[in-house]
Amino acid sequence: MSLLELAGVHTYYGDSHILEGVDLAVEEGEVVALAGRNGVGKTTTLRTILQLTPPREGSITFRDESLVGLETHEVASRGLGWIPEDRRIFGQLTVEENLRAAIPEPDDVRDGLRLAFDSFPILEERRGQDAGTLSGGQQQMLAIARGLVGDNDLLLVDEPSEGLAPQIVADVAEALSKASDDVTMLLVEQNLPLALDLADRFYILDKGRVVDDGETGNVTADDERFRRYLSA
Ligand SMILES: Nc1ncnc2c1ncn2[C@@H]1O[C@H](COP(=O)(O)OP(=O)(O)OP(=O)(O)O)[C@@H](O)[C@H]1O
Repeated sequence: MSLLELAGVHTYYGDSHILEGVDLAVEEGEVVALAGRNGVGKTTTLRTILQLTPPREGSITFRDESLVGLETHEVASRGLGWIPEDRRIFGQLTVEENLRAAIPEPDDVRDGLRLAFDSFPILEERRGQDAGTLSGGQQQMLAIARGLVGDNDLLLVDEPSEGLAPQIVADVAEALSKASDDVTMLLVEQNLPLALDLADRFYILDKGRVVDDGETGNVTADDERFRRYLSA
């Protein structure tokens, strides 16, 4: 049994048919990268799993139970966390308040903060600072830390390196790599070397379908398999 399984998933925005039969699976403990050009449906796949944009056809199971038709908060309560592209941290709250708000059980606050601060020492240094005043990279670390302390079994991570300077991307990659010791991840990432470095397996999405997949151990970013679907 896979932790997460999508089979024949079709998703629409109005009349626009975006996912045209997506099949993919994520096993417990893995990092799985979802690659593909702009606009092929990667974010839509994450939104569909979360039931933000429910599928019109197909099945989505998490621990063998269907997610289709649930409210998004019900999906979340089953242990799926989301780190969206725009990060959605609370800019007017402090770093610590952002973390506290992500920890579901009051009894777990102390351990949750410890985990976050051990993983990302910069967040401990900035714990009393308003999150909106952090740098882009620090905000991304806070978003990842929120996912980590949220008692999630699977994190859906959307474009974590987007808009960050190369040095900061390296820090965020390290943060994700650390986080992946504790949680399974489905990772949408345009930076293919980074995605391949972090992930155990990959899927390539093109025009709403999975067109290739494999293990990351025996491929590189300039592989013909990627150039075919990812170059402009
Ligand atoms: N809310 C929406 N309403 C209508 N169409 C949408 C909506 N959101 C996305 N789309 C369209 O759906 C398609 C897939 O978008 P999606 O964001 O899933 O792509 P993506 O692979 O994540 O690419 P990107 O890296 O650009 O985000 C695109 O053609 C996009 O224009």
